Amino acid sequence: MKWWGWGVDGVAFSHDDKPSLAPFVQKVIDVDLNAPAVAPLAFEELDVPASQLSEDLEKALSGVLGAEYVVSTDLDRVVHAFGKSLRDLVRIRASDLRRIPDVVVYPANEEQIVAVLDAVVAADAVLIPFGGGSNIAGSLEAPADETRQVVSLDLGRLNKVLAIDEESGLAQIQAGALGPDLEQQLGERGWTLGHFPDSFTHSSLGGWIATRSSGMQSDKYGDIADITKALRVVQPGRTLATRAVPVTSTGPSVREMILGSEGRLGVITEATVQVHRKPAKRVVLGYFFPDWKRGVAAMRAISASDATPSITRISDARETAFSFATRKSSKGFSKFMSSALIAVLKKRGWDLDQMCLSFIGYEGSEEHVARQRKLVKKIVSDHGGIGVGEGPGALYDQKKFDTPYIRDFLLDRGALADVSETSAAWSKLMPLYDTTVERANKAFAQLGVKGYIMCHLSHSYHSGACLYFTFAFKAGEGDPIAQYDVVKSAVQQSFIDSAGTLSHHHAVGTEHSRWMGDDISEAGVQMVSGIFSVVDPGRNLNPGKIVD
Ligand SMILES: Cc1cc2nc3c(=O)[nH]c(=O)nc-3n(C[C@H](O)[C@H](O)[C@H](O)COP(=O)(O)OP(=O)(O)OC[C@H]3O[C@@H](n4cnc5c(N)ncnc54)[C@H](O)[C@@H]3O)c2cc1C
Repeated sequence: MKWWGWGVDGVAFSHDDKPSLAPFVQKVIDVDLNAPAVAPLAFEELDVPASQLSEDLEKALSGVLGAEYVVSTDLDRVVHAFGKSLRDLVRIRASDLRRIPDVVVYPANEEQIVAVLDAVVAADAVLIPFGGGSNIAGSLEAPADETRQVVSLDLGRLNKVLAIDEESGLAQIQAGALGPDLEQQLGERGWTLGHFPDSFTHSSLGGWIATRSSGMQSDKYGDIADITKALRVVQPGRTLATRAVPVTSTGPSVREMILGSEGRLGVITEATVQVHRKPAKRVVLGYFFPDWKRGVAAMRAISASDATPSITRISDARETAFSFATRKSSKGFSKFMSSALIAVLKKRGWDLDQMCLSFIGYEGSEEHVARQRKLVKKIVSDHGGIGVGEGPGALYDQKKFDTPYIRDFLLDRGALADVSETSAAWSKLMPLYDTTVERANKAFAQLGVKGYIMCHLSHSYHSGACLYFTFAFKAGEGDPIAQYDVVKSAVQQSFIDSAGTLSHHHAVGTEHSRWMGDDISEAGVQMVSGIFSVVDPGRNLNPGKIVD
C-alpha cells in the first residue's frame, strides 16, 4: 500500500482514455485536469517524530516475537499511523503526522498476540490493531496528546484459512487475511465468502469485523455482521471465544459487541464465517430509469418481492452523468448508449438529464438466475425502466477495484473528494436524499466554491436502504481540512436530522464520534463506554475511538 494514498505503487488513475472527463470536471467543480499536477511529498521530506519506544518494552516485544518482527523504521511507523480518509491523505501530504506509533509489531499467531498485549499492558502502553489500514473514519490514529508508548499490531502474518466445515458451510479464518488472500484459499476448494467491499484488495477480515463492513454483494451474502458466526478475541488478561452456532439466546450478544468495536475490545485473531459454494452463474445487468424517484421505488419493490438479487444499485442523475463522463472512447457506455437507444428513450418522453443508471446482480444456478431476471424485468418495466444488457454491468464489475484511485488523482489537482453513507427506512429515504443534497450545496455556497454531490443506493433491505453520497469541490485558499469539515459536517448532520444513521458501513472512529449521542442516544453512549472500561480499564486498547 502507498504511504500517501490508495493502492499499490505504480498504479494510478488516468483520464487520457476518457475524453469526456476533463470537460465534465471543469464544468462541475471548476478544476482543470490538464493543469500540471502537484505530486505528494517525497518520503524523506516528511517530518517524522522520533520513536519513544523504551528499551524495556523493545526488549519485551523482541523476546516474544524475535527482533526482526519489532520494527521502528519511519516508513513502517508512518504507514501504520493512518487509514485512507481524505483527512488522512491531506494531513500526510502536509507532513502533519502528530502521534504516530513508536513501533510496529508483526506477530505470527494468537499465542504471541497474548504475550504482546501482556507486555503492552505491563508497560502501560497503547496497542492499536492494524488490518489493511483502509478505514476512512480515523480508526487507527492515536490521540494527538497520547503520552504513553504506542504499539501498532499488524495482523498481516495471520492470513490463513484454517479449516472449512463443508457440511455446515463454515470457514475458520485468521483475522489478518486480506480479501484476495482469503478468496484465493477458499476458491481453491470451491467456496467464496461473498464479501467484496470496494476496498477488498487492501482490507482484512479482522478490519471488516471491527468496522461492520458491507460488500457490494451484501444483498445476497449479508453484511459482515451477518456473515460472522464466531470470534476469538485477545483481551487484557483473557481470551474471549464464542461458539459457531447459527443462532443463540444466551443473553445480550457478545459477538455483536465485538462487531464494530474498532480494536477497543481486544484483538480479533480469528473468525468463523459462513461461506458459499461458488455460483455456477454470475451476471450483473444494466438498467436505465427515467428518474431517481422511479428508480428508487423499483429497488424498494424488488426488495419486497420474491426476487433475491446479489446487487441492487442505482445512481442518481448526477452520478449517472459522472459515469458517462468516465466512459472510455470506444468501449462500454458509448457502445450501449447508442443513438438508436437515445432515440427510443426520447420517444418515450425521457429527459436524459434525469436518467438514472442501475446495476442489478444475479448469482446461482442457470435456472435461478433466469427466474430472478424475469421477476426483476417485470418490476423494472412497471417502474418505467428499461434493460440495457450485460455490457455496462461487466464494465462496472471490471472497474470496481480501480475506482478508489481517482481520489488521489483529484487531490493532485487541487480537488477535495470524499464519501459519506447512511441507511434509513424506505419512508425516510427520499426526504433524506433531498435534504442532504440541499445542505451540501449550501455548504459549497458558504465556502464560495463550485461543488458537486452525487449519490447511489448501494444496498437494499426489507425496511430500507443504504444511500452512498460522494462529494467533491475545488479547494479554496486556506486550510483544506477546515473547508472539508464544512461540507462533511453538513452531510453528516443531514443524516442525523433526517432519521438516518451516521454510517451504514464506514464505522465511527474519530470522524463520526461526535454524532454518536444523536444516533444511539446518551444512554447508548454510556453503555458502550461502560463495556469498554470493564474490558480495558487501563485504556490500553485503541483509546478515543467510537466514544471517549
Ligand atoms: C477506497 C475505499 C473504498 C472502501 N470501500 C468500502 C466498502 O465498499 N465497504 C466497506 O465496508 N468499507 C469500505 N471502505 C472502508 C474500509 O475499507 C473498511 O472500513 C474496512 O473494513 C477496514 O478494514 P482494514 O482491514 O483496512 O482495517 P484497518 O483500517 O486496518 O482498521 C480499522 C479498525 O479496525 C481495527 N482492527 C483492524 N483489525 C483488527 C483486528 N484483527 N482486531 C481488532 N481490531 C481490528 C483497527 O484497530 C481500526 O480501529 C473503503 C475504504 C476506502 C479507502
